[in-house]
Amino acid sequence: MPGEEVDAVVVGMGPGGEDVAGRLATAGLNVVGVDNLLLGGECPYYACIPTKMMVRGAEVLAEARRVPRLAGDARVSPDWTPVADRIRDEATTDWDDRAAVERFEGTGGRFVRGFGRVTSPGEVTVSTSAGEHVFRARRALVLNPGTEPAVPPIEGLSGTPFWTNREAVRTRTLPSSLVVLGCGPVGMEFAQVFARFGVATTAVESSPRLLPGAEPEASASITEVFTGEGITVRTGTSATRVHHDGNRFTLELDSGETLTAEQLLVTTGRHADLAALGVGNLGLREDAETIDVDGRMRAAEGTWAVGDVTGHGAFTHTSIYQARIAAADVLGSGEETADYRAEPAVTFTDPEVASVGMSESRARAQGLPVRTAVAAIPSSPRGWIHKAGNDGLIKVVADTERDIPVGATVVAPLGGEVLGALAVAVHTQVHLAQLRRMILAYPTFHRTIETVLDQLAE
Ligand SMILES: Cc1cc2nc3c(=O)[nH]c(=O)nc-3n(C[C@H](O)[C@H](O)[C@H](O)COP(=O)(O)OP(=O)(O)OC[C@H]3O[C@@H](n4cnc5c(N)ncnc54)[C@H](O)[C@@H]3O)c2cc1C
Ligand SMILES: NC(=O)c1ccc[n+]([C@@H]2O[C@H](COP(=O)([O-])OP(=O)(O)OC[C@H]3O[C@@H](n4cnc5c(N)ncnc54)[C@H](O)[C@@H]3O)[C@@H](O)[C@H]2O)c1
Repeated sequence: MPGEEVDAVVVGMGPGGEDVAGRLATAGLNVVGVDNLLLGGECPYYACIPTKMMVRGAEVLAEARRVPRLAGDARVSPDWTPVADRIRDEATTDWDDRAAVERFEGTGGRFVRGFGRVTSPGEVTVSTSAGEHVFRARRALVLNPGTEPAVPPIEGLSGTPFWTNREAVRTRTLPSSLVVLGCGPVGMEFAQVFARFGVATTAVESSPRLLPGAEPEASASITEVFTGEGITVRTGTSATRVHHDGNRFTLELDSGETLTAEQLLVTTGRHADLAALGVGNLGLREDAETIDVDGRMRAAEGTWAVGDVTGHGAFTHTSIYQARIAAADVLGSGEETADYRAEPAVTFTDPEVASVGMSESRARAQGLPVRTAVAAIPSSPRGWIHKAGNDGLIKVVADTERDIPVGATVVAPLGGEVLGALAVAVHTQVHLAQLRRMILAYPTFHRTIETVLDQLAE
């Protein structure tokens, strides 16, 4: 098929793809950005931004409910409409990406809406509503396909009107009851939001604890908050069968319990379809879950990959970080290679569960000489003053030989902000002795870091 030669083709315009494409176009390259859905990807339309608007709504409800313990009386009547309106009008412009397309075109790039398939090295065949179009990339093919919700093979599930994150973000009405299946970051954020808006919520997680990727202390702390807020928690179990009778879902759990709810939200992880993307035509494995990249995001000759598909943590900040490195490599203008030692992660529950660097178990598995310390937020001066909603802790994982922090977890109000100080410390490998000499403002949440550092020195 005759094709069109361009400098670069970016397949998938999630946060990373959009960033690379914009950088290359700004540098004067002839760039085609391809996305079958919306320019911007999952984050602005179905993930980070709309879910954080939900979280914000839920958070003000929770604060208002704390008024009787601290400041008088308040009656709280949750209403989903302002949240749904904000998501439709402010976050997603009714799931319309015109502004993003104009922004990209403003850099000199060209956007093609369609599904891109790699048909040979450097060549992408795009299926659009107007037919197929072939592009050949002279300098760079960049892959940023992101991920789709993964749906587990549970008997009866497929064909039922269950939600994934996409339906949950688009909903304008709330069910009276909800089962959240899968309690990683996505499930946790949704479960607490919907529960705080009055939905009778059950959180089901197959691992022995909620948020299994977090430190065990963090899981324990957030589980206590969830149960305290009336969320029913079931861990170490999953559904063996799902049934929908036209009105309600019934889930049979392998523990023998049966759950019923008006809605089911499946948040059991994500999946990338590399066969559909055609990466076999680059000599890459199509049955893999991720595309292996080197420190400059090179995946194959003339091909770079960025974002969730690289398997280096599924976060918008990582996708954009990788995009900067990939673009510099394509342009031959950068020496930077990716360094994930201080990659941060924040799950926006209340309290937020934030982490950076290595968990204790990972540091031990790597054979590091490890020492850890944990301090509780409620017994810190700020936590004690804060009172209602003061749950949480700070944990630091130290490499005793190098005397540096290699990982940290913060569970606290605005824990993601508190994490900042520890993220800098892990990133710069500052000595613990040096950190102990810092003056930390009194009475802040981050001052609890001092208590942890003192314990590490004992
Ligand atoms: C509910 C939820 C909440 C989240 N909250 C946060 C958060 O608070 N903070 C955070 O950092 N991360 C969060 N994440 C993760 C975040 O959304 C992703 O890490 C982020 O979107 C980066 O993904 P990406 O760049 O790999 O591409 P994506 O955003 O996944 O976009 C990829 C794009 O490529 C398109 N595409 C795929 N294949 C093709 C093809 N063959 N041809 C054409 N187009 C294609 C897709 O349609 C999509 O538009 C959240 C995720 C979810 C699900
Ligand atoms: N705030 C953020 O930065 C943020 C928010 C959401 C998601 N993300 C990222 O997006 C990615 C996807 O998150 P996610 O939560 O969808 O996936 P995940 O893989 O992190 O969590 C899925 C959870 O579902 C459980 N599970 C799997 N199958 C199950 C089953 N059949 N029954 C019950 N439980 C089951 C798993 O044990 C796991 O805990 C993650 O890498 C996450 O870090 C980031």
